[in-house]
Amino acid sequence: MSWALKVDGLGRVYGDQDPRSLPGTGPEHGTSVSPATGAVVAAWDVAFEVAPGEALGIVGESGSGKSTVMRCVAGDERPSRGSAYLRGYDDGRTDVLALDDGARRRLRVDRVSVVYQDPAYGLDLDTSAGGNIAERLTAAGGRHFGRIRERAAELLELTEVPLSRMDDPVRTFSGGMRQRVQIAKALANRPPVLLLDEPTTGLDASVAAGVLDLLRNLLERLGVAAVVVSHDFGVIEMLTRRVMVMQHGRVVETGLTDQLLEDPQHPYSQRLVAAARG
Ligand SMILES: Nc1ncnc2c1ncn2[C@@H]1O[C@H](COP(=O)(O)OP(=O)(O)OP(=O)(O)O)[C@@H](O)[C@H]1O
Repeated sequence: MSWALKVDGLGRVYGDQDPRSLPGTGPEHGTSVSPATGAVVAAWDVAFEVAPGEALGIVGESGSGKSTVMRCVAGDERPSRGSAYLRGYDDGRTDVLALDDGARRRLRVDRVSVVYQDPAYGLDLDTSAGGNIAERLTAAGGRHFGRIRERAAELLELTEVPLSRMDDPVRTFSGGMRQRVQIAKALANRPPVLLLDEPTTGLDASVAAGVLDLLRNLLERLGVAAVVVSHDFGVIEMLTRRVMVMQHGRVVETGLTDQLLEDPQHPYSQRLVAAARG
């Protein structure tokens, strides 16, 4: 099946953009910091495609560059180089990373949604659960109060948030429940692409397991193309079919998640898998 999201040659360097910043960085050098300029090569030469209904994992330890890739694709920051295409935008002909800020923000209304580790990034905590979802629906042109309310209720039901809490400020919700509301809001306008950045990190184990279960069901049912960033192979195993392993800003291995967990080739992947298996 054809891709919903395609990323090519993505790179992000913090600091001096001079080409001299690249040599001496990457896994074989054990660092992403340039010895010549001190710049951080947070991500380099990252490429992938995700099909509708498919989930791709990006796994790596803290500082490996996975969140940088996510932030660049989401439009939270500008890459140093590379391009990204959405099938749902201009039929995949326009590099969305090159769009101006306003156009990029509009993509976030109904083409690409993000679920952040911290619900405070995706939600207004002082607004009710229903109000948060309504805000996203209104941004996409929703005007009819009754229909907005109905859709918000449907989304809360989908994410297993009690409807009795619909009008309560999100601040009064538990961590797991906040995350469910964030997921509901992200799905509000049926975006074809969903980016999940450490969606269960920071939650208690049993709560995290519930949110993971929910996400797995939703990804299976909704046909969305998902990218899941996590340091935890357990999360990647649960949610994704394919995975990319990142270390010091570079992709060191890609493959089917099951196979990579079974038989990791790169020493770094072997280490991550061993850690996940405890
Ligand atoms: N705004 C910034 N300015 C300078 N360096 C940065 C900035 N953001 C990230 N970095 C550096 O880029 C590298 C990759 O960071 P990134 O956040 O992508 O890693 P990560 O794998 O997602 O880790 P984490 O899970 O801790 O976020 C790190 O060395 C980080 O210190």
